[in-house]
Amino acid sequence: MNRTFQVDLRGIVDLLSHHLYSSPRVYLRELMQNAVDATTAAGTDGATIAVEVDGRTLTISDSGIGLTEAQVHEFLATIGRSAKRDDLGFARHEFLGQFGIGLLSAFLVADDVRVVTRCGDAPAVAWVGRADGTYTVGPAQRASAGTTVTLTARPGCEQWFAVPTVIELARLYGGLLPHPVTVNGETVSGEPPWRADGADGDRTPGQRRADLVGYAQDTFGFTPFDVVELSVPEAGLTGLAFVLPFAASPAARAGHRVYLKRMLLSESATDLLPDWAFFARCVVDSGELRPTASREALHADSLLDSTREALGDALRGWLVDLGRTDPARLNQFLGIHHLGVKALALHDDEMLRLVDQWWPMETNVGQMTLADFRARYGTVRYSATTDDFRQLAAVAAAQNLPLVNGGYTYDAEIIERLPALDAELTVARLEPSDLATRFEALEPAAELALRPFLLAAQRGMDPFGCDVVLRAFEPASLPVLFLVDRAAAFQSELRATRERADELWAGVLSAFEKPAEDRPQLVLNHRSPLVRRICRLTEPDLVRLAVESLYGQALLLGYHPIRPADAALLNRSFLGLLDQAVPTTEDLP
Ligand SMILES: Nc1ncnc2c1ncn2[C@@H]1O[C@H](COP(=O)(O)OP(=O)(O)OP(=O)(O)O)[C@@H](O)[C@H]1O
Repeated sequence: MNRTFQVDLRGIVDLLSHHLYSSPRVYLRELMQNAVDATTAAGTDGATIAVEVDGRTLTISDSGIGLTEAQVHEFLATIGRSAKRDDLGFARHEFLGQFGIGLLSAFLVADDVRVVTRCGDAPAVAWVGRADGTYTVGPAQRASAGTTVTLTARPGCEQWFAVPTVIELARLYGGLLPHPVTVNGETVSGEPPWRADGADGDRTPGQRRADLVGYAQDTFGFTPFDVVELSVPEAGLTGLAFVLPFAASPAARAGHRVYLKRMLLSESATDLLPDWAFFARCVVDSGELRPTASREALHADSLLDSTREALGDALRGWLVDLGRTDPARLNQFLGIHHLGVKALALHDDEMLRLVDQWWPMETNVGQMTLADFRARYGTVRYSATTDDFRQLAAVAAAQNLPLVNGGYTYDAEIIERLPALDAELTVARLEPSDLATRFEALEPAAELALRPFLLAAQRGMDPFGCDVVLRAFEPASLPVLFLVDRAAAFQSELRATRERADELWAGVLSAFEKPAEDRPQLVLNHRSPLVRRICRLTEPDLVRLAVESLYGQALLLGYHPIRPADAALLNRSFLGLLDQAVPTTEDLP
């Protein structure tokens, strides 16, 4: 025997209010939506949808298609049944509604819903549905076709019937509806500010622009850096992207204002633009994108994917155009949003070109774009970190090695990706230890003569795990360099940790420590007059003091981490030097 499902309306309303809709306020949207659809169905464009509200009772009247008594039973009293689907059950294109549940949202704020409706010349019908799941139908009086829905606030829900609240909500949801909507006689609907047709007839481009900027100020609270007009025909989408005038975190996704068929869907839709386009906030209206059942978010489907891509293309095009037509302004834009653009350049050639041509990088020959750098020096030689750059900049410059600081966020990766623009183009990472290959060794005889000094110096440096070498390099004004390559840097960190760790961990850590070959190097510059004088010292204590001082100086100069032992050394050598410099009491006059 076939039986029919029973529906517990209270259970369903509870489901809607706690799990589907984010707030009871959506009841007004659903009522407006039904009135709009009925008006559309009747073809009575221009007929006003009138909301009357007094703080406790709300009525909404339309001159739309209305319902016959049979339809009242079929559509109003059947949950999940909608007149807005075609014979195959697909949502009909011209309507906002499709799910057949919207009217139930009235029960979020009222115990019963009263509908008086008339379809054409058929007799008017009064329907009263109650939250307990029962309804009554009876005859009614109504002068012309259309529908009036009346709700009375359930005790505790009066806030949703307050006149200012209803005006605000009607404006929020229905502000761009194609049919005129009034609340207590006040019109709340109007044309989207970006519509080019009709309304634009007597607007000059300047006025139009001022209107769009004004819209951003009113709705988003900022004066946009620029306004980009959006159009994606396949999604029936038009709208605007406002470029943020302030830096936004790539992680914090901006919310966009999305209208579907000119009814507000969301003030904070997050999946409209590609992630990289975090520098823009949009307001759009689409005739084709679909809502989720709550009507508070966009349904994720392939149309949304292709729309997102098309909107991304529009913003990318805007950027590229700006570079072509107004470089100064593009520089301003990059000043605000370089992080996002650089993040994008990591996987987008167009953006990579933009950064290459327009973003000034720090180099040891002054600020310049990568494109300029390449034009002047060919190979893009770069350091991977800012610390490396600080160590290398002066030495590299003295050796005619122009060098880019790749240490800022994304810069090294961007430089490494440059060959994607042009296979001929070469980039090379410079490590501090690479410099060693450019240092000249001393004549064997000279080296031999300095051996006793070097041995003494090495003994002094052994406790610090570093090798002392003597080389000749430019600039002569730089007496010493502390060179750590990547592996050696790791080792020295390990050592520093081990010094602080307790015995058990020290044992574990020392298993990682490799002997000698990767030790950092203290490179003394034999071209430095000071170093030459130091090399002539014979008194072991003085040699030690001089070498320790040079070591401390090199650590500070290269922004190397200072371990406790290093700090003690700095202190000791500073005092030692003072002690040497200041005459002893016997010598004082
Ligand atoms: N003002 C109205 N004028 C004429 N018919 C109406 C009106 N309001 C509701 N209806 C009828 O009641 C049906 C159910 O309305 P309901 O709001 O529950 O669902 P829907 O609008 O079809 O879809 P959705 O759940 O997406 O809003 C509608 O399909 C429509 O036939």
